[in-house]
Amino acid sequence: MIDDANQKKIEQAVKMILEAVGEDPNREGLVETPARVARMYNEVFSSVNAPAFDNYKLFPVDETTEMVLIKDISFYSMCEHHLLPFFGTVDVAYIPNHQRVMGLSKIPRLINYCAKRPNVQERMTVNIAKELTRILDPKGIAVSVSARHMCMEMRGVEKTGSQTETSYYTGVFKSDHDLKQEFLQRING
Ligand SMILES: Nc1nc2c(ncn2[C@@H]2O[C@H](COP(=O)(O)OP(=O)(O)OP(=O)(O)O)[C@@H](O)[C@H]2O)c(=O)[nH]1
Ligand SMILES: [Zn+2]
Repeated sequence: MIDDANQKKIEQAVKMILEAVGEDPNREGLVETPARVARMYNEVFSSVNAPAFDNYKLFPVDETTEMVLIKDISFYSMCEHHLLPFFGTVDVAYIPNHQRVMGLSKIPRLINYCAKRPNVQERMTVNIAKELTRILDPKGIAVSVSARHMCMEMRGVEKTGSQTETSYYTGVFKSDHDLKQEFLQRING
């Protein structure tokens, strides 16, 4: 949550950027832009300095419960090098422990939490696994992220449609090759 004083700071900064690129921040179409951008940053950076993610519920399950896999969870984040969006999908799997699982909708919520800050894709990928470890202490986690980076598409190297893939494995997904293969087959097939 960005407080009022810092919202004002963003507004001033955006006004200065507009002036510096040669625009007139007072022309009709731009007058409200600094305040709008400040509100937008409040949304897209809402996890900066936020308290630890706690919006979840855990439910009991049988000891025999195997892989829980959620595929194609969309996310939007901001690359910390250019402050341009990168976005795509996350596939997450875990092997429950302590006979408990997490409410399903809370996993996309956790991913939103990890996404809404200046990021690099690799760190976001690891953070998703770290948060799940803290909450569930599962026997293993697999996270796979596929994303398009606007800083590589609309500027710079200009490679439209290129996908960046990152992954991170813990516990049994690291030690059990067959389990990792099953995860990869299920997300790719
Ligand atoms: N590893 C990683 N790199 C990223 C990510 N997002 C952006 N980058 C890269 O960060 C790098 C920043 O490099 P610089 O040379 O400082 O910036 P630049 O001059 O704008 O580089 P170009 O994008 O090549 O024009 C670029 O190579 C980007 O592609 C990310 O999530 N992970
Ligand atoms: Zn970038």
